[in-house]
Amino acid sequence: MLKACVLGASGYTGAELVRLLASHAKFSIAELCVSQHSEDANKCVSQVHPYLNGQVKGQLQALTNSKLAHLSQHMDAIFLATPHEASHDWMPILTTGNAKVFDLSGAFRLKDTQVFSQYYGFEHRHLSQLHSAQYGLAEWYGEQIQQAKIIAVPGCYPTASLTALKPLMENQLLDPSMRPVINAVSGVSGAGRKASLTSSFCEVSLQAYGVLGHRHQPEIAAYLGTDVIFTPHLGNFKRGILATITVKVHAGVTPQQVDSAFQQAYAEHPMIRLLPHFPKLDDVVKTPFCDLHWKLDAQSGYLVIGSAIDNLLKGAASQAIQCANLTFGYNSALGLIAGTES
Ligand SMILES: NC(=O)C1=CN([C@@H]2O[C@H](COP(=O)(O)OP(=O)(O)OC[C@H]3O[C@@H](n4cnc5c(N)ncnc54)[C@H](OP(=O)(O)O)[C@@H]3O)[C@@H](O)[C@H]2O)C=CC1
Ligand SMILES: CC(=O)N[C@@H](CCC(=O)OP(=O)(O)O)C(=O)O
Repeated sequence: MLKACVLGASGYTGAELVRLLASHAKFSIAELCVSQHSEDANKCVSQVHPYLNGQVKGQLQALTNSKLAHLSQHMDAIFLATPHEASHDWMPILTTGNAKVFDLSGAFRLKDTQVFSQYYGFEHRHLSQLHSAQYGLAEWYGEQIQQAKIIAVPGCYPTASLTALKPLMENQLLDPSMRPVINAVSGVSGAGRKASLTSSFCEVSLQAYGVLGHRHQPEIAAYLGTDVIFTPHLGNFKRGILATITVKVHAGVTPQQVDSAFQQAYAEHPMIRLLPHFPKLDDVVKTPFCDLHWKLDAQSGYLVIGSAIDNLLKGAASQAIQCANLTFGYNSALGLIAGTES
């Protein structure tokens, strides 16, 4: 069995990683960690997340620098479900040994360091790790993920958006005169577990935020290869992202061309489901799938695509497991879709 640890195991994505690793045929959980002064240190993870009762027994350990060095030498896989700054600060020490590191934060997703000062609020200081990190959009960068030591697992909105848009871009169907327009609604778990006024029960309604300035805009643009207009919304539900995306395709593009772009892109990728109707959140929540559907107005060339994921799974933890499976030479769906063989 491969030895895995989760840092940030008390958070929403961390707990999902713990659940997935606990039932995975090839990984055993060796350590679960929280920050040095965490109020959850020394608690069982199932005390913090009771849905894990009867599934996982591990205790949350407080992190120290010596623990980080120990993990880098003794783990096969390190999962970081921590804030961007913590992932950024720890990456050099975590990569001194042979462990593969799967970072769910945004700290290693983009090559352009200016993005970090502009959108993340910190200067990136670990350029060699940033340079070598591989973006972990599992269906699109499988070969590169297999070779990488640091995998930057994509953000939740970028996963929903890029999965919908890349088949069109790769087939040169998009008309460059119009930027893709992405409107996406996320559940509140997207903001993490820590209490804040904006994500508290009585405050959350349905509202756009981060308009023309969200950090996922440069991430989507970087991996799509064109600028986009991205407008996230916070919805009053717990989990899931529904993105509705409008693009213009080249004059003369037919519905059959669009269908075949999606079918070819995802024929070998069971985590992406091409539906006969527009997706709905209930069908993807608590699953590792991304559901897609689209409709083209062939006369005007406007195409609308619907994309739905669970932000904590395909948008974070289950995509990290897909990447880990690829890195260690297993089927990407192992431990995620029942009946998958290694
Ligand atoms: N929620 C989502 O939908 C998605 C989140 N992500 C990214 O994944 C990462 C985790 O997100 P999420 O699970 O929502 O976050 P949470 O806030 O739910 O959890 C964060 C975890 O990190 C720990 N932590 C906080 N501060 C530090 C620190 N300074 N050093 C070490 N550990 C720390 C927390 O525990 P404690 O403070 O007790 O130590 C907790 O275990 C973030 O980078 C987020 O941007 C990516 C995709 C989707
Ligand atoms: C609803 C909500 O607040 N969502 C988060 C995105 C969560 C995510 O994907 O995170 P990272 O890119 O930070 O890893 C946000 O908009 O900041």
